[in-house]
Amino acid sequence: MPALISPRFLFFGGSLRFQKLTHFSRKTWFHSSVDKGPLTLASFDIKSKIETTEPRETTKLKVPKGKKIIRSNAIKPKKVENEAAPFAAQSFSELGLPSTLIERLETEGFTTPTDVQSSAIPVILNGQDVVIQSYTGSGKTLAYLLPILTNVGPLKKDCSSGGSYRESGGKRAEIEALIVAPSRELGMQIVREVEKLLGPNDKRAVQQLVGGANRSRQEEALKKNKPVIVVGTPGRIAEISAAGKLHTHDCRYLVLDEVDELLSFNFREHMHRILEHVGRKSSADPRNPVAKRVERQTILVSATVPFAVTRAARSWGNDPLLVQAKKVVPLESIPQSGPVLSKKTDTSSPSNPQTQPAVELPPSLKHYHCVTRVQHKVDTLRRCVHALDAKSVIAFMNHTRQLKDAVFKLEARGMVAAELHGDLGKLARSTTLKKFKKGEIRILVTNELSARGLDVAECDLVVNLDLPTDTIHYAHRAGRTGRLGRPGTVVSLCEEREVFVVKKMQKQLGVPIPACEFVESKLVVTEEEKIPHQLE
Ligand SMILES: Nc1ncnc2c1ncn2[C@@H]1O[C@H](COP(=O)(O)OP(=O)(O)OP(=O)(O)O)[C@@H](O)[C@H]1O
Repeated sequence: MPALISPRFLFFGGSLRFQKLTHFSRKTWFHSSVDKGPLTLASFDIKSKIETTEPRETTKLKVPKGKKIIRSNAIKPKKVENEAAPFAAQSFSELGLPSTLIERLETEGFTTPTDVQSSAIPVILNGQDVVIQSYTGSGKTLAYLLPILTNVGPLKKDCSSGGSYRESGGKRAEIEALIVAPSRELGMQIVREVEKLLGPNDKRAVQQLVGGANRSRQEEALKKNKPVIVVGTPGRIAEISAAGKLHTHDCRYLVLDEVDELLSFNFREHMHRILEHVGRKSSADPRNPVAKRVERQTILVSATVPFAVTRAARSWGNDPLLVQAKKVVPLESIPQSGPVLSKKTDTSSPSNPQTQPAVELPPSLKHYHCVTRVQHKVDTLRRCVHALDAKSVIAFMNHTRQLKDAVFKLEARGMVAAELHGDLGKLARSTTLKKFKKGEIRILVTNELSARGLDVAECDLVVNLDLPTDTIHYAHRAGRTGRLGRPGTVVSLCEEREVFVVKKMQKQLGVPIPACEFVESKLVVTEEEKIPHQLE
């Protein structure tokens, strides 16, 4: 039976209680077609209408005995306003970014900041330590990259063209910003985002130090290219730093992306080294020469911020602020004992200090569960994909050894599927991911490795072939679809005896996860969707 608390939070002593969602749309009930192509405010067009569906008429479907159709997606679409687009009305130039960077953003099709970017950029530019929390796919990566690039590297303010952008004049490989991510895939994705902004001529200002790649080549590249920004995984960064080949004492920025994952037991030793060395200089105090001054700005980032993170932020940072999509509050105002809302807490009051959600889901997502026997799960997945006409699907399982078998069964049923997990070689992992992003693989069968940070805009369906261990894992898995306000569907397959776990999760997450079935290639909702405050 899946436990509802992850062991890593037990280790760090964090408490997991969860808040109700403030963004909750009951209007958009069904899966709808996903907008393809590059997403900009113009292409997204908040004011224009997008297609979602509402019940109007039910078509005749063969429904199993004793089941009642509440809704089915055999219903004609109706146009409604999109409430989910996470854009604030400001432009990037209003946020104090240099013109060089704004030009690069425009070239890459980024014209309008998202809400979390509007909140975070001025605060980080002001030198504050922050915890950035906003739901998956809301643009947290640029929220910290843009202020860093304003002060570091070739696009920085006052960097005259042709001159060196390195603080040390290029004599020594001094790193100015270190970004840590829990997986190789996420690390590489962040590197690509930085490279995109730097442009083809300045790509070498960023260097990846991820595990699984050739370490001596990474060390040579550090020596030769003298990057100012390094992005990597904890183990590889700590190894190269311990070997004396990565100098981070002058580092001005330390970013921990997916910080709650980085706090897990597995990363403990490496994270300890990183936190002890980055931006720490020997004390000038002759009475205490071993003491170190911390001269870095610490930026912690995740969609999920349990108490363990706020506690860590307080001890690592200097008066850190909690930055959310439309709100910035001192972390000190969050109660010590547990930051999340209780059921009876008033979420509407902005002065309420307990307004920090531990888990927030993208408002554009629809959630369902489907009861099925273990041996029928893969077939139910196939029927689910057909019923929703999903083009790009991520299916999560809890145990790596089962992935191959699921892929084999899907392929036997004529579906293009592939497995992705940490036991595969570096090349196999990146080839599979590339193919999935290009649309050459329809169903990616994977484990927790792909739950964090993976950004595939086209992913329109997430299926939990096994239930996640807790609501934090649910949120990160679910967040692989519905990126940046796009519609997305999450279907959890479970056995009858696990339904109580789904009920518990919907209560903790504050979103309805009604039962559904797949009948004659249609999704049929067989349970009334209850709004969060009606959930017992
Ligand atoms: N202002 C913007 N305009 C258009 N697209 C944007 C903007 N900001 C970010 N994006 C795009 O939105 C997608 C999601 O962004 P990002 O991966 O940073 O989300 P996230 O909040 O970090 O998600 P997760 O919590 O899953 O890691 C990316 O493809 C990114 O390039």
